[in-house]
Formats: sequence, C-alpha cells, structure tokens
Amino acid sequence: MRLTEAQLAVLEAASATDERPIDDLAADLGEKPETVTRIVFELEEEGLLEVSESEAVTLAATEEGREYADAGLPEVRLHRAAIEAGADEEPASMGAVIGRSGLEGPAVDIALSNYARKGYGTIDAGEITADPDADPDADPERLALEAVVDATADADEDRVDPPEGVDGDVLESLERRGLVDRSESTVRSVALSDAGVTALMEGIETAETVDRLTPELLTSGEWADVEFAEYNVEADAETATGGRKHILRQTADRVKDVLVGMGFREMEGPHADSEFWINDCLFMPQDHPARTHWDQFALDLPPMEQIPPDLLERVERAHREGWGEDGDGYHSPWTEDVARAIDLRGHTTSLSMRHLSGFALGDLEPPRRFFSVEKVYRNDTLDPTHLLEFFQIEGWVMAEDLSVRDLMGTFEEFYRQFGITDVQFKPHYNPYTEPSFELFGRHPETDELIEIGNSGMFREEVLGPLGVECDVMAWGLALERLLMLMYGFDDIRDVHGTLCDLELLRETEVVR
Ligand SMILES: N[C@@H](Cc1ccccc1)C(=O)O
Repeated sequence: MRLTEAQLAVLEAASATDERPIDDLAADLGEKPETVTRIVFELEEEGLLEVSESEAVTLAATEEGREYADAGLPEVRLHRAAIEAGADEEPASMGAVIGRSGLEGPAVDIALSNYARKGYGTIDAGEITADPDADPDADPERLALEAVVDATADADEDRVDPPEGVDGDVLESLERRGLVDRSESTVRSVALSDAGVTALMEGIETAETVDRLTPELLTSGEWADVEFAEYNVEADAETATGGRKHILRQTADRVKDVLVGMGFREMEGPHADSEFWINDCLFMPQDHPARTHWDQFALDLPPMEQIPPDLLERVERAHREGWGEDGDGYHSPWTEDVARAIDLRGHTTSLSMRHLSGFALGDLEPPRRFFSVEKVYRNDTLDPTHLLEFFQIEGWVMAEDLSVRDLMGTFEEFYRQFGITDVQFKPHYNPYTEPSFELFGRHPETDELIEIGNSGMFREEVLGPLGVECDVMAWGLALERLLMLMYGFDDIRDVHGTLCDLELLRETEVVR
C-alpha cells in the first residue's frame, strides 16, 4: 500500500479502539482542521478509516444572562420584594413592590411576564400576591443559568458543553428568553477500520504528492514525474466571503433602473451646497424653525459666489413680499449672507432647485422628469430608524395640469416595482409644497406603519422665482426605509455603520 506522508500521519494518529474527533487529530498533528478533514475523507474512500458524525451543542450565557446570574432573575427579585412587602399574607400594591424590587425599564415587563407563569404568585388590577410556597432557590431556569455561567468561568472559555443534569426544556426556555445562546455543530470522529489496521501492520510505503502546480515544477520539467494529489470536492472547506456591493448600493441601482424605466433622468449636484439652493429657493424663511428642522451641518467654508443675481433677487422678493397677486411673503429677516453660507445638504431638493431654475442644465421645457438617489445629512439623534446620513430618492415631474392623482399614481407605480402595493398617504405640511403628503408603508415583520417619504406640489412662491410656469410635483423618499419594507430589517444600523450585521449583508439577495 502506498500513501502520501500526510495521509500516513493521519492514519497513524487514528486509533482502532477510540473514536477521535478530527479537531483533536489536527491539534496533535499541528495541521489545520480543513487539511485533516480532506485527508480523512481520502482515507475513508480507501476504506482505511471509518468516519462518524455527531451533533455537538455548546452554550454561552448572553450579556443579559450573565447580568441575571449575578443580580437574580427579574421574576425572582420581584417575588423577593413581594414577600418582603407581605404579599404572601394579603395582596400588595404593585407599584410599591416594583419600587422595592429595584427593577427598572424592560426588566419590569420581563419580571411580570414570568412571575405568574412560574407560579410565584398572581398579578391582578395593580395588585400582586406572592405564593409563600414558591421556592426561588430551586427555580430551574435560575439553576441552569448559573450552571452555564459557572461552567464558562471554570473552563475559561466563551462556550461550554451543556452542564450535566440540566434539562433540555429549561435550556430551551432560557434560549427563548435570550439569556443563553445555543449553537449546534457537526463533529466528525474517526477510527481505524479493519483494513486500516491491517494496512498499518503490513507496512505502508510513502510517496510525496504535490497538491499544486508551481512555476518551478513547470520550468524544471519535474511536473511530468510527480504524483498529484486528487481533489476531493466533498471535503469541507472554509467559506470564502469576497467583497460585494453593499445591498444599499444594489437597491439604489435598482431604484435608478426603475426610475429610468419610468422616463426619469438623473440629476447630479454638490453634497455641500449654499443655503440658497437648500432652503431659500424652497421658500423656507430664514428665521423659521424649519431652517433648523433638519438640524443642518454648517460648514466653515467661504460663501458661495456663483448664484445668478436675478434669481437671488426674485427669491428674496418672494420671501419679503410674497409672489403673485395674493402673495404676502414672510416679512421676516432675510440676508444674502445666510443664503450664501455652505451646509451639508439636509435633502436633495437642492438639486431639484438647481435643475428647475435652469441653473444646472439650462431652461427646461415641460414635460420633464428628473430624479436622484443620493446621500443627505441631518444632525439627528441616532436610533433604530434615524442615521446622520441616509439616501434620499428625490424626484419631480414638470408638466401642465398635474394633480394629486398623478402624484399618488406615480408612487403606486414606483413602489409596485418593489412589491409594495399598500402605500398610504397622510396630509402634511412643507413650507414649499401645497398640498403636501407623507407616505407610509407597512413593515413586513412588525406590521407597523412606517414613514417612507414626503411629497407635494411645489407652491407658486417656489416656482415663480425659479421661472417655472407649469405644475411641478415632487418628493423625497428614504431609500433605507424602502429597504426595510423590502427585506424586513427593523434597525437601520443592521445595514449601516459600525454595528452592521455582516452576515445579513452577505446573505441578502437583491433581486434585479
Ligand atoms: N425635502 C423633503 C422631501 C420633499 C421633496 C420635494 C417635495 C416635497 C417633499 C424632505 O426631505 O423630506
């Protein structure tokens, strides 16, 4: 019998009497588990090794689990406080008992939802009773949780085998409560087969095999004489995760395709822009809270010079005196300094202003449709649905005699392409549109209505100074919200930024 040296080493490390996990063999041989796995399969095919598989479960206490192991399960703490308050004699006030227990925030709900389930007592109409016979020291979840935490500390490992004597159902409920994390993996163990024992006794010749063709082998001509290792396409291998386009970008590309398909043309323009294009053109008074309603990021840059003077004059006039016969304007302070100051744009409606005014591409004749899918910046508080920057799907249609039905129809057509067929509209206020509508969609997982966009028909005070004589309907939709509706994410930070969920980003398919 002839084997490679590596094969022989694995065969010799295997035992006829003891099944040994592949990881142990690999550790003994100083090889990578993947390499040993490949060789094990080769030897199994030769009939020299027998491979068996088993499922191994390991456990780890979560952060919350460790907290409770330390401070006590919330329901146990509640019971203790209830006993102290005499609730084993007669019902006590729930507020007082909670106060005494020291439980706060979500821990209160957790305590309440487990209290009766575990027979610690009853909760009814603001009163709580405690069952004097309940024994928190024997609470199976508590004991199991402590056993996992202790075993982890003893072993000085993150994950441990399930501690002995812990019931499967109890572990399951700890897992459901998010206190213990359970993971399963397949462990392969090997033992020498009879043929393997015989082969070793009869003696094995070794031959070096080559597992890759190198330039040296080619130039020396040695390749003709060496023995090549065979490929085993069934062997386990490490998953290779290469780079890929972020799903947000992929979805942005798809949105662009859809809008181009609907006859729209893409707008481009600066991320840092003058307040003139960001706010003044939109008839947002300079002293109005609306100017800070996006909590804009002001930049320490020289003021913008190249604003068309006649346009600047008309916009100023609209602010001061109004526009059209009945117009009245704001009579509020207005200065060029403010208009020329540079901010990070809080919306891409600045691009719509640049285009509608003729500044970007020259005067435009109706009908025209434009869009952009670009980043905007707002000084918001970070939370599951707000980021400091996000992508806005900006768009507008310029045509004679547009109505709200055109606006709604456009959204219905647009969102339908993404499988969203139940967009809802709510009347809204923007200083620059009248009427205005917020758009809502239903989150597929939480079933909540979430805001997905803002829209309306530009007012005369906006269009007049820009020199536009027909109707313009316009909108800004949030790309991230569209993503949430499409894929069911409920935290934007899963897809963005330092907390993002790499697995989810790797696995989510964006269908084109
Ligand atoms: N600028 C608005 C969106 C919008 C654009 C155009 C018209 C109406 C609304 C926003 O950021 O929310």
